[in-house]
Amino acid sequence: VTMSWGYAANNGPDKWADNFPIANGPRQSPIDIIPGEASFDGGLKPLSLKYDPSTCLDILNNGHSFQVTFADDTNSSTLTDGPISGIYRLKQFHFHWGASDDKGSEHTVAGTKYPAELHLVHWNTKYPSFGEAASQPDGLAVVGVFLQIGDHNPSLQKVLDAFGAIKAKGKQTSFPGFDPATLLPACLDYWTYDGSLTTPPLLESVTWIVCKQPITLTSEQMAKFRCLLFSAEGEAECCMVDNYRPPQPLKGRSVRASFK
Ligand SMILES: Cc1cc(C)cc(S(N)(=O)=O)c1
Ligand SMILES: [Zn+2]
Repeated sequence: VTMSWGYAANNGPDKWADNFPIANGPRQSPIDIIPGEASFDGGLKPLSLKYDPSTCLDILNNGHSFQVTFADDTNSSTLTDGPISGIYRLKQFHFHWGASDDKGSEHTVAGTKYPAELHLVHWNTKYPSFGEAASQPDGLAVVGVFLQIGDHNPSLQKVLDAFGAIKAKGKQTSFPGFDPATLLPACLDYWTYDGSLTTPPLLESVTWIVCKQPITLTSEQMAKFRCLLFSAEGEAECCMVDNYRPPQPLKGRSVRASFK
């Protein structure tokens, strides 16, 4: 019985290179972002994120995280400008989080870990599909947003309220009409660098766009993430926590800032 990758000691990030040698590649993600070492680039445009809630389809527990999936057959929900050229379509968003509020994000900021990190995944429409784009160096653009403990987040609560239907791996339920723009911070200042998917297959196809400003949620809301399961129905229950990859070597890459 072949073991699939995960986040446990026997199949976690330190073991991924066994089956995915690109794990030790030149442009792996996430990274530790050191603001003092990022270079301001006045040529970077503001992000343009235009999302149509009617493209929101369903919410799924995929055994590694949960994701909200969007119809991506038209340019209804797109990312343009920022550090990218052309039009990228929103495919899905998902999160990474910890077993406690002191860890959980993938990117870190001068070593600071946030309790969770949101990833909004977009693919370059110069390619025919997400799958094609995912293998191209300019194929994907992922917007990362940090979560920090603070005020209640009514928009995120709509997502949390769907968890009862997707507790176990493989569970899916319809999730219509959700507007992902309501999960974005007020300020869209960002850092950007060339990186990879943060889970296998770790493809080096991602332009990372990490927002400086976190969004907030309460500790009780954060606790709800930890009720999801890595395990499928009928298997021994395994709480879905610590589904984050630690920062990877920068290997000479530069990190640019859209702000001073
Ligand atoms: C495997 C994988 C797929 C997708 C769409 C996105 C990621 S991530 N965590 O880099 O945003 C990973
Ligand atoms: Zn992710």
